Amino acid sequence: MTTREQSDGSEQHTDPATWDVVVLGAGPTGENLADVVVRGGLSAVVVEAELVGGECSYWACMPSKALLRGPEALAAAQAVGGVTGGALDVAATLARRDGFAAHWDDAGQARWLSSAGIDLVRGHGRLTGERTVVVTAEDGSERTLTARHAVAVCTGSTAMVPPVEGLAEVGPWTSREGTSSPEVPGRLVVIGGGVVACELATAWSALGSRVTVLQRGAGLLTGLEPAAGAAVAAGLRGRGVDVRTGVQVRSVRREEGDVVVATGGSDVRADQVLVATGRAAATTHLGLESVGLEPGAFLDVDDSLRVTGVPGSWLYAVGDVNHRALLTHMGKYQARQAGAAIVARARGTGVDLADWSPHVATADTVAVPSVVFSDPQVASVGRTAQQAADAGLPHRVVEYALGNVAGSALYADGYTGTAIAVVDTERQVLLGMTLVGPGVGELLHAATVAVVGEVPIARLWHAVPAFPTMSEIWLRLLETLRDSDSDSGGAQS
Ligand SMILES: Cc1cc2nc3c(=O)[nH]c(=O)nc-3n(C[C@H](O)[C@H](O)[C@H](O)COP(=O)(O)OP(=O)(O)OC[C@H]3O[C@@H](n4cnc5c(N)ncnc54)[C@H](O)[C@@H]3O)c2cc1C
Ligand SMILES: NC(=O)c1ccc[n+]([C@@H]2O[C@H](COP(=O)([O-])OP(=O)(O)OC[C@H]3O[C@@H](n4cnc5c(N)ncnc54)[C@H](O)[C@@H]3O)[C@@H](O)[C@H]2O)c1
Repeated sequence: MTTREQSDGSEQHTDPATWDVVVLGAGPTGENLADVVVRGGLSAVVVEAELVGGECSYWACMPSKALLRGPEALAAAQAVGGVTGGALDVAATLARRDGFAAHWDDAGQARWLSSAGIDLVRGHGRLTGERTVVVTAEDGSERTLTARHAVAVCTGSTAMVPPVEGLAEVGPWTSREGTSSPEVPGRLVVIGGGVVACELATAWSALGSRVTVLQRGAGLLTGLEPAAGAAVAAGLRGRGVDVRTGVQVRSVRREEGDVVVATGGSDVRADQVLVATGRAAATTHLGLESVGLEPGAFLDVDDSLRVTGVPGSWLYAVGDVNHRALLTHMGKYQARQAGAAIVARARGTGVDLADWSPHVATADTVAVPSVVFSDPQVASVGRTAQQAADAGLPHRVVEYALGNVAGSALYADGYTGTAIAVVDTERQVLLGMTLVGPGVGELLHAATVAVVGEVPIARLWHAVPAFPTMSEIWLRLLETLRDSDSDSGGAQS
């Protein structure tokens, strides 16, 4: 194929535009999927409407974690007796955040695509029929790309702004402004109580905002173990955040420069309002109607990430856009699995749809790891007690105070935290684990391995945690499980 490199990293093809695989969206999912199929011997082009790297690099994971890390490191140091002093430089923290967002310049990521042998076409892509995509460039010109084998929709998600009276009119922050703002608002009101709300309330309060959180649900971080949301709410309140739950936001208006949020109770006045109420599928202008799908909806897929409802094996939806697990690492995992399935189908070597095969994303349903970088952190994988009960699994819940482990006491004076393990009492394997406390994110992967590997509890006794690390929590949980088993004569809950 004849190509000519452009100054923005994209390539201009001078012959008919056909690739083995056309990928819509160059977020972490699209980039990884393209990489896997190219490594598998296929050709791939990625279409990107904004920045190569997607939401994660510029307006989500990276900038938010950069905002959170400074305050977290300072708090960790100050929690150790004998350490004195330390202060947060807000301007330097914002500048470090800008660096982690590559100053919203995707030249580096575009170069990586090129070095990986992946072609890039800049513009907005939409399906116009089977294996056909039309891309509209910024200058309005259009070109048609066709796929020999597969089109992968990796267009991600966007912030969902609920239809609250006046909300859209006040120009609210979404996660984009909430991660990229060059200024710290004096007063910030956050609508929502999920991961985005908790992390950004933590970040902006640490940077100096007076923050109010208005959550509709009964607690924060619903969907995780209730102890997690309770600990994060207590942590936020401890740093002066006004956390209100069970709140119905009725309307929003501007008054004398302030944003005024009317709830069932008292009005909340602030300089800025951040909407963190969940995500919408980025499928609105994607031409889905041309292949019989509903625009605007998340795309249903099978375990090899093939879109159900479209005949044949040519259309895949991977990452946030399929709503299976809206996390960067899970999008990249799905990309590896779907990429392998695409290569296998293209080569005619057959696709194995059995659980845990190289072609399916089984972990999506039973072992999704996630870390909420709030204060305290919440790290979880697999099923909560409620999810195990809903699935009708015989299980036992084992809980242990993380602060009672020698490694935690050394980590921070007065360390407070919790570990909750959900154990399948029939199969004697770990179904899920939740850890709440400072620094627990780095403890998570052992739990992920235990859940995915279905490591028998009897074998876990041989996985000896080093002393004195926080990982000794594993030993304490096993002891607690053993003792509760002998107390109850082995009864199951
Ligand atoms: C504030 C915040 C913090 C987060 N923090 C974390 C975290 O710490 N860890 C974590 O694992 N996850 C985190 N997430 C979630 C994470 O950002 C997403 O799961 C991840 O970005 C999804 O990747 P994706 O490739 O599927 O989609 P995206 O990253 O959304 O990328 C999709 C790409 O497709 C492009 N696109 C869309 N439509 C078209 C079209 N028609 N034509 C061409 N291009 C198109 C977009 O411009 C975009 O570049 C966070 C999310 C938010 C909002
Ligand atoms: N560290 C991480 O891994 C990380 C960080 C941020 C986001 N994410 C991902 O991004 C996704 C989106 O996060 P999110 O926090 O936007 O969504 P979410 O679905 O996690 O939470 C939305 C929250 O908003 C509340 N809400 C909804 N409508 C409301 C209203 N009108 N008034 C008040 N509250 C309302 C809901 O009760 C819910 O608690 C998550 O699924 C998460 O996986 C991950």
